[in-house]
Amino acid sequence: MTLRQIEVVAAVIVRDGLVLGARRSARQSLSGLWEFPGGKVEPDEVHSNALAREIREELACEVKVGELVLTDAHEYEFGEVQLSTYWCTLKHGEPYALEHAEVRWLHPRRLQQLEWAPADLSAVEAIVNKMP
Ligand SMILES: Nc1nc2c([nH]c(=O)n2[C@H]2C[C@H](O)[C@@H](COP(=O)(O)OP(=O)(O)OP(=O)(O)O)O2)c(=O)[nH]1
Repeated sequence: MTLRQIEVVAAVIVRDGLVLGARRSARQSLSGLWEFPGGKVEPDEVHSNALAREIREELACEVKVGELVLTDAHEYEFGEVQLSTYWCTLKHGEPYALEHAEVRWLHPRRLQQLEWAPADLSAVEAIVNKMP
């Protein structure tokens, strides 16, 4: 059986050398795991618009979407998530966890101490290697 393909975009928001991580809540799948905020791309939606929309919905703030960090795929039992992560900066507002259990500014050196959603591991490694 072919797995359902789920196209997801996520924001690596950087401010003052720190990266914003978000912990999934008990109401969400993969609950308790850390991720980069974002969500599913709607049909005919371009990644940058999908990501700005998701961040508005989840964190009540506005981001500027920059370059792609990377795209990776991971097979969960509910489908294959194709996760594209983008470097982002804040334009307006302060991130507030409307849907997540918690959001936290993290030093890149500390990222790998947390338990990330499996699809995020290659992005986390790339970020650790690219940030001072
Ligand atoms: N937003 C986001 N989702 C991620 C990441 N890594 C990862 O495996 N995912 C998965 C979790 C979800 O299955 C899917 C994103 O969908 P979503 O953010 O709309 O999830 P959701 O909680 O609203 O929906 P659901 O999966 O609980 O039905 O991708 C990540 O870094 N950011």
